[in-house]
Formats: sequence, structure tokens, C-alpha cells
Amino acid sequence: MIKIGILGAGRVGEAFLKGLKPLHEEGKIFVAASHRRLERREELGRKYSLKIFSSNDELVQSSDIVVITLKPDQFRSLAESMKRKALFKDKTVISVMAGITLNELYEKGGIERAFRIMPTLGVINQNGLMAMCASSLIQPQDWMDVESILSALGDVVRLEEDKFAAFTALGGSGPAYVALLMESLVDSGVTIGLSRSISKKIVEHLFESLVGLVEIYEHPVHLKEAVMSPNGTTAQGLLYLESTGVKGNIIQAVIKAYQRAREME
Ligand SMILES: NC(=O)C1=CN([C@@H]2O[C@H](COP(=O)(O)OP(=O)(O)OC[C@H]3O[C@@H](n4cnc5c(N)ncnc54)[C@H](OP(=O)(O)O)[C@@H]3O)[C@@H](O)[C@H]2O)C=CC1
Ligand SMILES: O=C(O)[C@@H]1CCC=N1
Repeated sequence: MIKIGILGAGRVGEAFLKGLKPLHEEGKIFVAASHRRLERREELGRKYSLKIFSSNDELVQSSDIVVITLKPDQFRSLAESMKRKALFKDKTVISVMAGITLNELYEKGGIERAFRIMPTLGVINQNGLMAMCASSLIQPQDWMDVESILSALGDVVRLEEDKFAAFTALGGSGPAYVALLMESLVDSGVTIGLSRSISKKIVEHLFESLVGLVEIYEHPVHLKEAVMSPNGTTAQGLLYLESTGVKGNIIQAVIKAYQRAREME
């Protein structure tokens, strides 16, 4: 049975624990994790009834596949000693860390067999989208095994490593942009006299129904035209948005995030 260890189970690491637990319970894989704080280990142990190690080294030693869910700098500070101990020899690693390239995994951590993935936060409720690339030692069977495991957390797309910064800027950071838009719309409802609860209900409905509407209208532009009546309310709202350069600003925001993602590599 494949043994999977989640190294540094924070927000994304916990999403992996939660998403993979059903496969663990069905006896298809064995899942464990590590964390540096006792309080967090106890919390995860209580919630998932899985083994949570205090020692990262022991977790790695007892795993076939190690999912590294540390922050990039937390990994960088641990990597050298792990490389010295040759901990990752014969292990397969899945890294979710923004800006850590396959080459850096090898150079700093001595990790030869690696998948680099970039998940969206949707993995928290098994509804993520994950970009995935791999080092040259990874074989077709490894791809199939890992894709099958990751499908418990959402959809997987194979992507060239040189497109990871772009995926990170749009998909990885994306939930934050959409959350900001959502927050602004809820505040706008309150500003024009609606209670916060009804405003929130309207905005939640708008987001929930949007994907279905775009499917029906086939393109966001056609959806926009369907809502926009001659001399109506939508035309006035859109005129203001367009005059403030909202579309260019959103594109610029993603470009900024992309530049930062490139800098991190
Ligand atoms: N959040 C997101 O939307 C996305 C994040 N990512 C990537 O995922 C990674 C994790 O992000 P996220 O889950 O948000 O971050 P978190 O800070 O929630 O997770 C990292 C966890 O690792 C723990 N940790 C730190 N050092 C050690 C150590 N030496 N040994 C064991 N555990 C340790 C931290 O503990 P402590 O709580 O004590 O700091 C923390 O709980 C990042 O590299 C990020 O780039 C990728 C895509 C999306
Ligand atoms: O902000 C970040 O750096 C990480 C990567 C994508 C989402 N969070």
C-alpha cells in the first residue's frame, strides 16, 4: 500500500489530509502528516484520527510519497539538513510550494523524483484545480498513480513548468481577487441601504449562478449584453466601471502577481 506523508500540515496540508482520508479509510493508501507544534498535532489527530509526527525526518522515512506543504522559506531553511541526511533518496515528492522549482527541490533538498503542483484553494473542499509537472525521473506509471491520488482533491491539468508562475498568478492567487470583488459587492449593497445579510445572500447567489450562466451564453460578453437594457441600470453601472479602467486594472493585478511569482523562482 502506498504510504503518503504530508510534511507541514497547515492550510493546504490539511486539505490533503481531508481529501485523502477516504482513500486511507478504504485501505487504498496510508496517510500521515507532520507538524512542528504540539497543539496543531493534537488538533489534526483529533479531527482526522491519522498519525501526526513531530519529526519531519521520521515522517519522510516512513513514507513513499511526501507532500511538502510548507511555506517556501520554511522549506528553504529545512532543505539543507534533509539533503545532508539523504532523506529523499528513493522517495517521490509532491511539492505545492509557490516559486520552488523542480531544480531547486533537487539542488537544495536533494530531491530527484518530484512532482511540482500548484493547487487552487478549492482543494480545501475537494473542488480544486491543480497544475502539475514532474522531474525527468518520473515514469508514466508514477504520473498515473499520482494523478489518481490527486483526483481526490479536484481536477488535475498537466502544465509545462515555465507556465507555473502564470498559473500561480491567476489560479493560485485567484480566490483572493474574487473574494475582494465579493466583499466590495456586499459592501455596495449595504451602502445603498440593504441589510448585510440580504446583500450577502444576493452576492452569493450571483457567484453561484455565474458559471451556469456563462455556459448558457457561451461567453461573458454575451452574458453582459443579456443583462444590459437600453438606457437601463446596468449600462450606468458598467459605464462607471469601464471609465475607471477596471478591466485593465484587473489584468495589471494578475501581471503583478505573475511578476512576483517569477521573482520567487
Ligand atoms: N494558501 C493558498 O491558497 C495556496 C498555497 N500554496 C502553497 O502552499 C504552501 C502552504 O501554504 P499554506 O497552507 O497556506 O501555509 P500554512 O502556513 O498554513 O502551512 C504551512 C504549515 O507548515 C508548518 N510548519 C512550518 N515549519 C515547519 C516545520 N519545520 N516542520 C513542520 N511543520 C512546519 C507551519 O506551522 P506554523 O503554523 O507553526 O507556522 C504551517 O502550519 C505554500 O508553499 C504556498 O506557496 C499554493 C497554492 C495556494
Ligand atoms: O500568495 C502566495 O504566494 C500563494 C501562492 C498562491 C496562493 N498563495
